[in-house]
Amino acid sequence: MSSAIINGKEIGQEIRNAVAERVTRLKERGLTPGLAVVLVGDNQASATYVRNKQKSCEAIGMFSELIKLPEETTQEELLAQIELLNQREDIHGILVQLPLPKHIDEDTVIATIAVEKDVDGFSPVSVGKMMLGQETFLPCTPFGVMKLLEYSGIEIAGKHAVIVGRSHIVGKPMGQLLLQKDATVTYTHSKTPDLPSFTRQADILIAAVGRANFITKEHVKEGAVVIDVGINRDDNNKLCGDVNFAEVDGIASHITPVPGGVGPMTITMLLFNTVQAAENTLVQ
Ligand SMILES: Nc1nc(=O)c2c([nH]1)NC[C@@H]1CN(c3ccc(C(=O)N[C@@H](CCC(=O)O)C(=O)O)cc3)C=[N+]21
Repeated sequence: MSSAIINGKEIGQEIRNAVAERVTRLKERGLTPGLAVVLVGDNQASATYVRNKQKSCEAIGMFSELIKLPEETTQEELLAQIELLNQREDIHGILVQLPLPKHIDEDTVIATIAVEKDVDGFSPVSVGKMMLGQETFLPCTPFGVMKLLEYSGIEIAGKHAVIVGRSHIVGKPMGQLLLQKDATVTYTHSKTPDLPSFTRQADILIAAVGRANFITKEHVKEGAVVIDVGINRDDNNKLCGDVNFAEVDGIASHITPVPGGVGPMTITMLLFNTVQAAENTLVQ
């Protein structure tokens, strides 16, 4: 009996349709939501993701502008660009594509984005508010995972959620969002001894490690929900997740595929946050 597939493309499209409705309403009131994407340098993967984000914006009637800067852009030049975007009335969301070149400090850059335009939800104020359960932009990937669980009718309250990986933008906020839905949360990472003894306790297992096929059958309890956040390339340069899908299929009750799982949800929730940022400018 194979695992039920949690289809991020389908669920993502359903949410994008609802966001498109909100864009139409705003345009009737003379407001077109605008997203600025800042890309520094010529990292190929980033260029693909950025193109994807722009296409998705335009597909639902939003305005998106790409600010492409050369690799050797100084930190001061980038900060000045962000300050300009902070002031622009036609820009409601600002995303600075990560990673940035090594000579630029990411924390300083992220903290410079106006909190009301921080649609990535990465800035200290957004993260602080998220920790306190206050109204803020939630980071798109963990937010997208929560929507996948919600739309799939997966019970969270009282369940044991185990997160593998503790990055600022996925692992750490992921645990907070699950905690806020009354899960019991265990964080695991590269220093966790005997990892399978923890992951096998998971009713909901979140793989956010960044290593291809890292999660195998001995990591997964029969009937667990497995969410694969990984975006890796295997030996034939094919996109794959952190989970060895073939091994886990049939053990997990539900599983998200890569591609077609969490990835499309990341973009979907970016659109969701951007339309929210535009609506917020109307409520005064
Ligand atoms: N400031 C910032 N915000 C981000 O949200 C951000 C970032 N920087 N840097 C890079 C990561 C990566 N990321 C992805 C978004 C969509 C897919 C996605 O749509 N993946 C498709 C496949 C796409 C393909 O075919 O390559 C899928 O999984 O089905 C993947 C990865 C956002 N990121």
